Amino acid sequence: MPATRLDGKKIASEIRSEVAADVETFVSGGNHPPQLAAVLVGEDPASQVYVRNKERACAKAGIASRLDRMPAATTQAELLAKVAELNSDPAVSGILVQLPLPSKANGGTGIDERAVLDAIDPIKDVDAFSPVNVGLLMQGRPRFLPCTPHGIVQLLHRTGIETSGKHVVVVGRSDIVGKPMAMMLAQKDSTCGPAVANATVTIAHSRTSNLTEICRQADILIAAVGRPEMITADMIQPGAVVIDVGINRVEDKLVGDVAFDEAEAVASAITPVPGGVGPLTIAMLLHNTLMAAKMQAAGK
Ligand SMILES: Nc1nc2c(c(=O)[nH]1)N[C@@H](CN(C=O)c1ccc(C(=O)N[C@@H](CCC(=O)O)C(=O)O)cc1)CN2
Repeated sequence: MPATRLDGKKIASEIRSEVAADVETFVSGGNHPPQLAAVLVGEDPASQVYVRNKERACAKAGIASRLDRMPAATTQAELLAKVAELNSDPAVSGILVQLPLPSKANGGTGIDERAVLDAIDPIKDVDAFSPVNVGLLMQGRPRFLPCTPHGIVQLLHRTGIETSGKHVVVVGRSDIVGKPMAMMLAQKDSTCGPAVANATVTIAHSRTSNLTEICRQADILIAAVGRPEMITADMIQPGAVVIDVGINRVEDKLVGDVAFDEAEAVASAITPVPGGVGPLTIAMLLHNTLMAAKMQAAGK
């Protein structure tokens, strides 16, 4: 029997409606609407789409947004000055700098991404990429949860997929997805979301020597390695749940990190690309922006 397709788009829409209702309650309690500030450096086509989608999602949820576009030739000092301006603007609840920043090959000036993310005020860090928020997550007392891994937690929870005692293999060790994902699933009880925790987690990556063997041990396999269709059917334990975080453009087509057609025949449940994890990233960003506004209103 082919795997159940896990509909991230539908779950994202549910979460966005929930956030919209919470925003309405927040505003009717006498607060200003939350505001998300996005900074886009350069003209990467995919980043432009993502930022536009974030603005639209904000509008639908009753969240204000502003977009600061900066040319690819922006220097690190100029970008840091922009972040400082947004940090000190009381109207701004949440700040994100769209990644990736332009490389030198794309007209960029070689900005140190880390220095920029470090500069965002942790209380406005709705991507949860700052060292303070990463540290709080590591210690099991998170403030903001990073959007993509949090979206996966919500997807697992809302589709009734249990993680406690399960072996989860995360393929990929990025700061944005792989590392926080592993940490969230390994946490005790529901520290990082509703009843999704207590997993035994293995982090694998492109240089893991026995990758197929390790992936085949997974009850839940999370592919976040950024290589088109790298996870093939032989790497999946029959009946495993497969979560595909990859978004790769191949000849004008969007494909994940999982070879979907063959994986679907082996897995019990699987996320498609598009329509799987991607839409949840933006839903959780809205959640974090409202959370930031609430914390700031409460003077935290
Ligand atoms: N500052 C950030 N930069 C980046 C993040 C991030 O969370 N914060 N994540 C990605 C890009 N991203 C959001 O920024 C993102 C990627 C994909 C999707 C999405 O909904 N994908 C759709 C397909 C859309 C398409 O046609 O391209 C899907 O998978 O169904 C949303 C957000 C890197 N940068």
